[in-house]
Amino acid sequence: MLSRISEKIPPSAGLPVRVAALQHIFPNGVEAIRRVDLAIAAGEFVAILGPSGCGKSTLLRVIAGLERQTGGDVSVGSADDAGRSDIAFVFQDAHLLPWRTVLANAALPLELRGVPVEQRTSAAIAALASVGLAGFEDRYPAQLSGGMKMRVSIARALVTRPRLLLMDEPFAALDEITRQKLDDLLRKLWADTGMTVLFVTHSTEEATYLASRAVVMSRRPGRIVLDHAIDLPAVRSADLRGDVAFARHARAIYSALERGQMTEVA
Ligand SMILES: Nc1ncnc2c1ncn2[C@@H]1O[C@H](COP(=O)(O)OP(=O)(O)OP(=O)(O)O)[C@@H](O)[C@H]1O
Repeated sequence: MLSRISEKIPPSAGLPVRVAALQHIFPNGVEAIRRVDLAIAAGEFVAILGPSGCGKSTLLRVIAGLERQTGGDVSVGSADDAGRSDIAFVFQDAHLLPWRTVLANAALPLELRGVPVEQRTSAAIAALASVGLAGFEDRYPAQLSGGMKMRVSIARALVTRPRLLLMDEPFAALDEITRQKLDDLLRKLWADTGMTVLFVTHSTEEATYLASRAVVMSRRPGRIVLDHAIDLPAVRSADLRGDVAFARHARAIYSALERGQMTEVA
């Protein structure tokens, strides 16, 4: 039965994201974000970088609708689009439920939406196959490596066929080889689905390898100090990391990070 299931999940058109004059001040007075403008086209892969505490997670949370901004506007999709239910979030910690199998973890978002068991099971099997976990459906999280747990977390995000995928330092805790494998997987999933991806990372290399555009924020309150197109070939492989053009993009991002660290709060 498993062999008949496609390793590709069906395409989903990406959602555009528009952020205008965004400001966010927490109730305790911490100003996390100040006047951020960002227009992201449908299907873009955007890396977001910046010093610790500059407001990257807050920006993602506001875009996801998990946090209500104190100023400015945020819109996801056009007026005709379904909107927030098409958004999925992946965090650094895979957050799997230890008492559930891999399959039951991956199917959870559909279960919560009341999707019938047969339908959610086949969707979860396909999502797991798309992240290279066919055959691991009956395992439990404790039986998996860190990289495999992250694959389950990505499958659980993909099972709803999101049109916007928000990722907050998802691979930061993994070893370098696992991380690079997951980078390649993510590029493939992005190419296969057409979804929009916003990916927070501290790694200039990872941002350069993954994204079509890098946005660098200053230290808190976060503002954008660089919005940089990464015009590297669409098909990326490990060799690219040694390329001169790759180093040039990574250097531009690194310089902006340095500038952002030094930026004084006006
Ligand atoms: N609920 C909250 N209440 C008050 N302050 C908060 C809250 N959440 C975050 N902050 C503060 O807002 C600022 C931005 O936090 P945020 O988590 O968005 O930064 P970040 O850029 O994602 O950091 P890191 O790279 O360390 O993950 C930080 O100074 C943080 O301490």
